[in-house]
Amino acid sequence: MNVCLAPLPIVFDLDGTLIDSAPDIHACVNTVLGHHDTLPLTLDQVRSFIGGGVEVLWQKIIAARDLPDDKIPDYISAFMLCYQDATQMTRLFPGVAEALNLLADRGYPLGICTNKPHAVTCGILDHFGIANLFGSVIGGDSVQERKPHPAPLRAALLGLGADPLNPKALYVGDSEFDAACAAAVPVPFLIYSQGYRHTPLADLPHLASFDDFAALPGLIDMQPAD
Ligand SMILES: O=C(O)COP(=O)(O)O
Ligand SMILES: [Mg+2]
Repeated sequence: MNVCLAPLPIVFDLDGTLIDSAPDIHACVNTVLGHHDTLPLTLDQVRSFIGGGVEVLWQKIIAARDLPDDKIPDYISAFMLCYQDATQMTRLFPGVAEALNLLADRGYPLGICTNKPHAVTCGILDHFGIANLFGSVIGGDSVQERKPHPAPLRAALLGLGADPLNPKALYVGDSEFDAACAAAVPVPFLIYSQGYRHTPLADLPHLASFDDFAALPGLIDMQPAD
């Protein structure tokens, strides 16, 4: 008798995992700060503020620059105007397109769970010609909560046909937000070590880490199927 094992759904984070978006985010942050006569931030500073979504990004910016927090909605609107199609400096990390295509060819259902707003996320996936690989795309404004809350990852898993309360799946991300979100669902977490995390790898719960997307399909194939 043949037992058919379905490949596990795999959900990916976006910023710091599939794409290096920090240069475009940095440029738009400094455009907005310049309009408010505020000194620019460095690329390293802005990179270290990415992962929690746009509101968290601007909370960290106003804390770093001692700006009035009642202006956050204005800063965010100006930022989103600049960032809505800002892909000029954004790149896929090396090997991402090849790894995603390989996994899709092997039948893995693929999804995205990012704290980046949904419309911008879809624009970026289109820009890189990878939107068609994902059966489910959840952004920071798709459900009420954001990572590290488990709800957005559960929504992404539901979109791939997994049971959101008892999922047999994997989450692939780069940050503290992703590790905590995966643990809250819970699903095993694979961490890309070249992203925007600040915490040492050993201090974040994860099943395995990888520093090169060429290694990811092999790592995933090692996991027991559903
Ligand atoms: O902070 C953001 O805008 C989104 O970051 P994420 O794709 O790593 O969730
Ligand atoms: Mg990330």
